[in-house]
Amino acid sequence: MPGRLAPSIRPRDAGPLLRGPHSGAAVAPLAAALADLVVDALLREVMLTPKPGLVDRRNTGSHRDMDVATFEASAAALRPGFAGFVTLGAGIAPLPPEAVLECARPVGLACERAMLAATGGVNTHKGSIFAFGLLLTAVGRLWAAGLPVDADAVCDEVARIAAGLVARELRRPGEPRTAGERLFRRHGLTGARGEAESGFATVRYRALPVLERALAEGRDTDTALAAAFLHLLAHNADTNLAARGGIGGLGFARAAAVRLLQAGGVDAADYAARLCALDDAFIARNLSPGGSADLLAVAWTLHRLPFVLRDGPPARTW
Ligand SMILES: CC(C)(COP(=O)(O)OP(=O)(O)OC[C@H]1O[C@@H](n2cnc3c(N)ncnc32)[C@H](O[C@H]2O[C@H](COP(=O)(O)OP(=O)(O)OP(=O)(O)O)[C@@H](O)[C@H]2O)[C@@H]1O)[C@@H](O)C(=O)NCCC(=O)NCCS
Ligand SMILES: Nc1ncnc2[nH]cnc12
Repeated sequence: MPGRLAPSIRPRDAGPLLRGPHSGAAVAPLAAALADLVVDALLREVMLTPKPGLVDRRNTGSHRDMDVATFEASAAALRPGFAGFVTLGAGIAPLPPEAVLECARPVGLACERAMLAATGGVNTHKGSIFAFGLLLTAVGRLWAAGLPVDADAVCDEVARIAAGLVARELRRPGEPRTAGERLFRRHGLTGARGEAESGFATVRYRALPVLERALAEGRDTDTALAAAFLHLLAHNADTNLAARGGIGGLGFARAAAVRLLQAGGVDAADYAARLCALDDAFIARNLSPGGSADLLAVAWTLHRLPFVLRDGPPARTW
């Protein structure tokens, strides 16, 4: 696995955002800055073009009910909820990790309602709400406890919060109610819950190192994000691909990504053309790697986290 290059900022060398409640700091500026960061990550993800089967600036991928504008409206509507997760996390820092999900779920469900209201009922960011709900609540807890806040610490805290989720929600008896539950029964895919329970292992050990290495090599942001996305496509067991194309659809997508990586990935001379051809192939099969899109935004957020804590929120581009 590629090595980690993520910068690590400890409370002692961080900017004002990381001075925790012990120094009398309020959580609101931190919550606002992190909500801006996540909205920025969601917008970077949707704008990244081309992305096979997904909504981007080239087309709406395998989707007929949403476009870039739908994602922009959805991301903006989620901003208050994202800040709410950080505030919640800070407020419940003394609780044991196993008590956190129950407290975060109402905020997550309110986010889902805000998303559906903003998009006219379209599911743009359900997976993102879940992933960022955990991530932001984890950051709030670490901050309030005066602990280091970096990618590793946040992923570890997410793993503690999500411990046992697959067993509790996917292994229980009764009729499966969601695509995720059905796919677990049929194929053992653990989807968004499994990724959370692993502490975002696919992001932490696959996408983030690739993203940070590409940036360290001087690649522009979109090329680095594209490189990370290809690794996610190759390694993530995305239940969205399986829900739409069956286990064969998931296998098709992963094998295609592996072939592209073997051909040099973003370094291949005809990389953009290959990716556009893959976009067309995904659309022909109605495939959409929505889970990997979510994880790309998680990777960008984890990468930028130390910088935001040190320097303040990203410049608003929306
Ligand atoms: C835990 C929940 C997320 C439960 O959801 P479900 O049982 O459905 O579980 P999953 O199948 O695992 O996936 C849910 C969404 O997560 C994304 N995802 C898929 N695979 C992965 C993965 N390996 N790692 C991480 N994330 C993954 C994915 O979301 C994206 O795709 C969605 C768009 O797809 P589309 O095909 O258009 O969707 P549909 O409308 O369903 O289908 P069509 O009709 O169009 O064909 C979009 O949402 C992306 O974000 C999966 O869809 C969760 O719902 C839950 O518990 N919620 C409660 C509230 C809450 O969030 N609480 C959290 C507090 S921290
Ligand atoms: N760009 C995108 N297109 C389709 N589904 C998505 N889910 C998250 N991001 C997406």
